[in-house]
Amino acid sequence: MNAQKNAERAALRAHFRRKYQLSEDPKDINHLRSVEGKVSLPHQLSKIIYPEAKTKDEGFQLLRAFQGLSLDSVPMVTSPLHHEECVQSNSCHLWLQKSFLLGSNKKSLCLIKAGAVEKEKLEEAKGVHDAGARSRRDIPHTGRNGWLNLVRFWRKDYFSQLHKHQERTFRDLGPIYREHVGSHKSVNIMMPVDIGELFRAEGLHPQRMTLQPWATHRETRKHSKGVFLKNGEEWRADRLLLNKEVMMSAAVKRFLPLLDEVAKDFCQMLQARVDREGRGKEGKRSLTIDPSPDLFRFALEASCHVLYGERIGLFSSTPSMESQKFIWAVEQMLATTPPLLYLPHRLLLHIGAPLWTQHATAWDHIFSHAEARIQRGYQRLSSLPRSVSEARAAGGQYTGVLGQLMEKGQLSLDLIKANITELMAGGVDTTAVPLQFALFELGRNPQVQEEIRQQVMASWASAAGDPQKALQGAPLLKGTINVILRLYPVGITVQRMPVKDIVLQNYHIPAGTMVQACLYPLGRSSQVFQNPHIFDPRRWGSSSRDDGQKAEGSGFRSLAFGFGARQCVGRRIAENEMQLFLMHVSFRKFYRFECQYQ
Ligand code: HEM
Repeated sequence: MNAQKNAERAALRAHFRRKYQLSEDPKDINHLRSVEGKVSLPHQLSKIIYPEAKTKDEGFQLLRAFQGLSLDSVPMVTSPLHHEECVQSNSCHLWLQKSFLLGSNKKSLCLIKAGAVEKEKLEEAKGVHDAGARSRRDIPHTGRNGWLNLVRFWRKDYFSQLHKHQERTFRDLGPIYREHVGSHKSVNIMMPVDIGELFRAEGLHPQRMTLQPWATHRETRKHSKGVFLKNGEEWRADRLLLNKEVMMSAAVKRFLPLLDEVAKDFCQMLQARVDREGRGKEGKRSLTIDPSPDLFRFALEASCHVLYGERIGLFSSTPSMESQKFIWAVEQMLATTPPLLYLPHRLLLHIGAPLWTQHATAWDHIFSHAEARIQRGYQRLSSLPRSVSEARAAGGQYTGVLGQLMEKGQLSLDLIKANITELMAGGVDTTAVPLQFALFELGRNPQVQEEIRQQVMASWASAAGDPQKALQGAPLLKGTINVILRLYPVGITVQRMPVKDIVLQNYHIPAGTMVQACLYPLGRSSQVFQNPHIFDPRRWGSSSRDDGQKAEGSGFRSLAFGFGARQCVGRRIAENEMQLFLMHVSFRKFYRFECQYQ
């Protein structure tokens, strides 16, 4: 019994270690080994790991949470299947759990060595799993001929309205459809329960659609790739190191004060501008502005402060031309990406087509800007006497993500450059645009705006200047960001290639199929959310965390940052940056937003 209890706890710890990408603990592995990898979890515990295991008959799929956990010196994978008897197969063990097939609620964990399951056993068990599923070919589609579809996309300008096109298509064809545009094929889904299924089949090295034009740019210019473009073990190695610098709570503690400083300064800059240019009496001035350029400058200033540990002075009256060019280049690079995804971009490169040239030139700007900053950071850090840099590290003085990566020396300089450049490129419009939507929604929902302001002011007063405490005491800020990203997702799809066959909406999806979870139709679906179009951050508050959720698969509705091990690596930077912005600019001071256009 003791061994079983220890194994239960070890199983839970191992699950969370894997989830948060921490290294395995040999003690837990020993506990699991002592019960030969078989753990029966009480229902309450199993629900923690797999919240969607609702009924006994659906079967508890703890196994899926354990991909990649090694119980031996040999790499192991876990079987997604439930078995009952022990079957000898290539000197490994497979437990078949008849009770599952008979509908018992006993749950079992079964770990097997990688590659050890005989194919036919998998096929046999898959038959149980997939019984009655229809073929992928039967999925409703938008036209079989990819090139004709491409022409239709051009003519109807779907590239700039992809989210609307997806929403319409789901309305017409139902919750799953196939699309073939140019050389690009995908199965598109939008229901949380299906996205959950996809997530559970993403494997240890989740793979999404490779943005080929970006990859080609790196290859032609002989630049290394960062996590965004890498796959497999190479991706995972970089990603684990980056997680420590930008995702872990210790890292958040380090960079939060930097974001706070930038948000405060932005607030002061705006204040000065209202005083200078605003209309009305002293103390009650009002100013009408297009916030977009200011928000882009805020986002770049904040990113650079976190990445390089230094300010780049974008709030001064004469911001550098180089930084303005960088913002322009990111916009240009993003605007030219969608059409290039569907066109034979290598051919366009070959003939020097303007679309490709614009795309590549935009990337070149991004690279040269990042390169200059990295060089400066490198020189600054390497010119410090060793004693000073050690004292800084020991005293917790933060030198930005670049400094941290350099000091640790686990990534080569080349890979540091590649990853920092990606973080730079990914960190500007992704936060600037949702902030603009947030101001827009707050402007046209004055009551909500007032309620948030009251909460922020109360929280600020009791936080004694600690930005982290102030954010914790004002959950409506987080709610605002969540609702904004649900209604206006930055990336409109999250894609994965499942590593094993799955069944979605009763269609059989073979491993390796490109499946896209479409976030815009998901976030606005009345099947998933009650009153989805209403901007109400209170629904994310502590009293009701459900945001009007209706559909099954509740964990897979809030997906603006993706999911699992491959979710957005800049997530913690983005969330904190946006919340601090709203806290300082909109609420701590006395700004009230009104919307000039509806
Ligand atoms: C509101 C802001 C943001 C949103 C909504 C967002 C969204 C996303 C999404 C959906 C993905 C794909 C995740 C997946 O496949 O599961 C992603 C990946 C990524 N994002 Fe973000 N992002 C944001 C901000 C940022 C920021 C500020 C940075 C950099 C500081 C950043 C850097 C990256 C990188 C490098 C990846 C690739 C990660 C990997 O493949 O391992 N993002 N982001």
